[in-house]
Amino acid sequence: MAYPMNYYDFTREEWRRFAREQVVPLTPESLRQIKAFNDRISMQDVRDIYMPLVRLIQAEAAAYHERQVKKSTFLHKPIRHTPFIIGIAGSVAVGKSTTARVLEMLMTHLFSDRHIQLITTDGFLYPNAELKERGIMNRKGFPESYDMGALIRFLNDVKSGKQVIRAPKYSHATYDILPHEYEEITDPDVLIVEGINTLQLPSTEQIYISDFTDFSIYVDAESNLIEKWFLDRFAALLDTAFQDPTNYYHSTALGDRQEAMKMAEKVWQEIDLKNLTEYILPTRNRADLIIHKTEGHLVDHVLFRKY
Ligand SMILES: Nc1ncnc2c1ncn2[C@@H]1O[C@H](COP(=O)(O)OP(=O)(O)O)[C@@H](O)[C@H]1O
Ligand SMILES: CC(C)(COP(=O)(O)O)[C@@H](O)C(=O)NCCC(=O)O
Repeated sequence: MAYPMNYYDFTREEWRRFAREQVVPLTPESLRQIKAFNDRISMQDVRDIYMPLVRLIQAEAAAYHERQVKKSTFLHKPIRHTPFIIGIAGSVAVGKSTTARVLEMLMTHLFSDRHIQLITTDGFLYPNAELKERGIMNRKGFPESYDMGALIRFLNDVKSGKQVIRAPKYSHATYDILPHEYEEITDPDVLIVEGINTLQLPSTEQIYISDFTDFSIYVDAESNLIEKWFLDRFAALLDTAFQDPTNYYHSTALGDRQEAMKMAEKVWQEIDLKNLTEYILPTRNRADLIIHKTEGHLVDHVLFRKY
């Protein structure tokens, strides 16, 4: 693990000392909600890693709002409410959505007077029909498979303070964009944007997604571990979600298990690992914070950008 010199590298032991509180101020109900969402999540990680992170985000958000007020005052413009946007990047299956949900839950609980929302960039993938027409169905997740212009316009609308903004929705069950279904973003105080591409420069635009994010996180791990998590998730889904007759992988779940796992390995090697190596990992050093995970998803290092 070689990170550039402009990061503080904290071990888990060092990072946990930044926790403001000795006991996580969560109700049994909130803890139950986190466990219900992912029962393998380590509560020790919530305490040691995510709580200090939420406090850091709180400080960053306060500094952001202060800067916005100063800017408006200088420009003699009215002070507008603009959401603080957090970007979460990293490989497929590294645990981005889990990290995003934990942060969303913790912030919703701790800042009960604030409106926290979460969105994934999957919704901005082109529908399968469009990917097929462009001959890039096997490039799902690669830069050219996203409507980056639409994603940038969406983020611009969020920052402009529009009251209700619709974003398209992706389904991992149908493996496609859901026609006529949308996520509604309703003037949040904090918007978490999670997706493999949140630190990328869109090939079709002159502006980064990260130009709209105020704090960016990259979830990192060795690729052989991520492969294991990808295959474990796939194996678990064969017994659960894929059993649904409407699921994209239903016929795979009914067939031979070894064949199914061979196919998943091929998807990992030829699509998701390739994407990680060529397009996702090169964006890691743009993140404000890097969460490094080891065996069992346990966080062993947190890197925080110095400048
Ligand atoms: N902190 C964690 N503890 C235990 N399991 C986790 C953790 N984070 C992710 N996972 C598991 O790893 C797999 C990938 O996580 P997920 O959040 O779906 O990744 P991504 O959104 O990056 O594709 C899932 O099976 C998830 O349950
Ligand atoms: C939709 C995705 C590109 C996005 O991944 P995520 O942000 O959910 O980690 C990915 O889940 C995907 O479908 N990749 C294509 C190859 C595969 O089926 O894994």
